[in-house]
Amino acid sequence: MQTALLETRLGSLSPTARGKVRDIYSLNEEELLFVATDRISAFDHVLGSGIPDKGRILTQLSLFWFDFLKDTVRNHVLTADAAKFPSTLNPYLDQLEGRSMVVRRAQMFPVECVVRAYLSGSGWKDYQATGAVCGIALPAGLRESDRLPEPIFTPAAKINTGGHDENISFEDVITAVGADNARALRRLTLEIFEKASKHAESRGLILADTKFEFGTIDGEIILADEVLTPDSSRYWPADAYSPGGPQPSFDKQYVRDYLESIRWNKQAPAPSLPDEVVARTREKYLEAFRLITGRTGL
Ligand SMILES: C[C@H](c1ccccc1)n1cc(-c2ncnc(N)c2C#N)cn1
Repeated sequence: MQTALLETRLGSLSPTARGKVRDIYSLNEEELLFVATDRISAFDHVLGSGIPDKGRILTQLSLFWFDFLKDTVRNHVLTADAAKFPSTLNPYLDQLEGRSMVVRRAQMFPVECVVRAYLSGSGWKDYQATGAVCGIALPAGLRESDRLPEPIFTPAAKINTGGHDENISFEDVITAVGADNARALRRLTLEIFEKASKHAESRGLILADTKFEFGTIDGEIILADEVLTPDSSRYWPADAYSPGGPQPSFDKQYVRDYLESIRWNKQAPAPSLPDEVVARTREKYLEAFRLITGRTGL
């Protein structure tokens, strides 16, 4: 079993921001190092085992989507070619190759730009409670995982405690970033989603929802963070779609099934995963990469 990279050790460089599965390091005034680890989270917990190559696969997926969307929105990537990284990183290239990118430092908007074409997750919970999501009223009688009449912009506020982000209204976005930026973020989010979901559909995948992070560089709105990865999106196999309940996760179903099979108490430390679950999950990430990009190798 290959080894998974759970932490990067970059000498005196310490993360300026840490997510569950990705870390950011400040290189200088203008540049950040964005690293995708092999960590995997499920039920909002980072598990004891990593998935070998997960970070590389998801980084290559983000790079595919940044290129796919380059005529729609600029992005923050400067280079993902480790040979072009600052020489100070030379001692660590073995840890960074393929799973990291040097990005432009942007002024990030404090809004998670979520778009949903299907009713799932927190959107389903909010709909059950109020008949709406982020203040957008939906038709009565919808079932879990039903397709919505049209994709909807359902922003969330970032909760830094690492817990769930909180769904907010479009008016809240206006308050946070101003009306012009709010309208631009909504328009870009829906436009990008339309293109990406059509591509996913052509590859046999339903893109049920996804989350974008935007910022500004020199006053222009750019697409940042990871993009349309299985960590930031719900991808469902189209041929298994069956509304009326939760859909199998394209990438994490083996992990979820295992955690439920051991009746893991989510207050307890996150367990490690059996080699078989790790191997099968790695294969699912590779399958997502192959389906979405049409490429066979990383
Ligand atoms: C939420 C997200 C995050 C990612 C990875 C780990 C923890 C948090 N994040 C993105 C930035 C960020 N800041 C300035 N310029 C940028 N180009 C980016 C990006 N991407 C800061 N945080």
